[in-house]
Amino acid sequence: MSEAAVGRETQAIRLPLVEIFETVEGEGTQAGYPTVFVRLFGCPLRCVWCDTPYSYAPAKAEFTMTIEQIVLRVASFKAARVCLTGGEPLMYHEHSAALLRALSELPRLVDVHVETSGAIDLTSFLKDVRSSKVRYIVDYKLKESGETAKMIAANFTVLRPQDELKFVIASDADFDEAMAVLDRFHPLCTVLVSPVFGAMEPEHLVDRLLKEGRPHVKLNLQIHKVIWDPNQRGV
Ligand SMILES: Nc1nc2[nH]cc(C(=O)O)c2c(=O)[nH]1
Ligand code: SF4
Ligand SMILES: [Mg+2]
Repeated sequence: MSEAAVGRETQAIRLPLVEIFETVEGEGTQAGYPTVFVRLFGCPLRCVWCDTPYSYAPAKAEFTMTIEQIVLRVASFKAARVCLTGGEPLMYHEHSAALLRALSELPRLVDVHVETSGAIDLTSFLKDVRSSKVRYIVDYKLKESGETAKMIAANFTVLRPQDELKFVIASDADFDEAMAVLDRFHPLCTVLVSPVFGAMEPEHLVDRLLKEGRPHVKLNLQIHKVIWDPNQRGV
């Protein structure tokens, strides 16, 4: 296929979206930095404690955009960081990869990170999206989520130092399982433990973490839920 044909193909793709907004990143190693959020519609999982059920059926996509339109919208904000989230933003496979490549080509951006569920094979993305700006923040869905069976084990062996592995913890049993997962995969990336909002007291999670003696596991609190109403969208 010629370059022009590839360009036309990319222009023809329309991705379903929920929202695009600028705020401060509420989670992970980049928490606090101004960040543009691109929330794609759709998710193949149904986590019990999901905080964004408006991002998949029976809700509907709010609008669709071409990759070019998404990039132009992102470029209209001032942030130097982008978070591609959902839903599951990698469920559109080669189209998701094309969006990541296009975003990473925006000169002002220094970081393009993806919030993904652990249920989409990352190996093809690592191969097809070459920019060093692109990083993956991968959830390992623990038992209380109800979605552990969908975890792709290979994802947890390919994470690089710039990536992040996040365990969202709803119970003591979830915490124990997370520690066992670490002992199984020994990931090279930053490891985060995050309490399920309203289900696990942050203080209890810190207590478990300190007793466990895991000096390189980091507590992750969702600061956007502290700053704004936890149910508010677009923040
Ligand atoms: N401020 C803010 N930070 C976030 N980090 C991850 C988010 C998400 O919904 O995936 C999110 C979000 O929705 N808002
Ligand atoms: S993967 Fe994320 S968006 Fe999908 S159901 Fe689970 S928490 Fe919700
Ligand atoms: Mg999310």
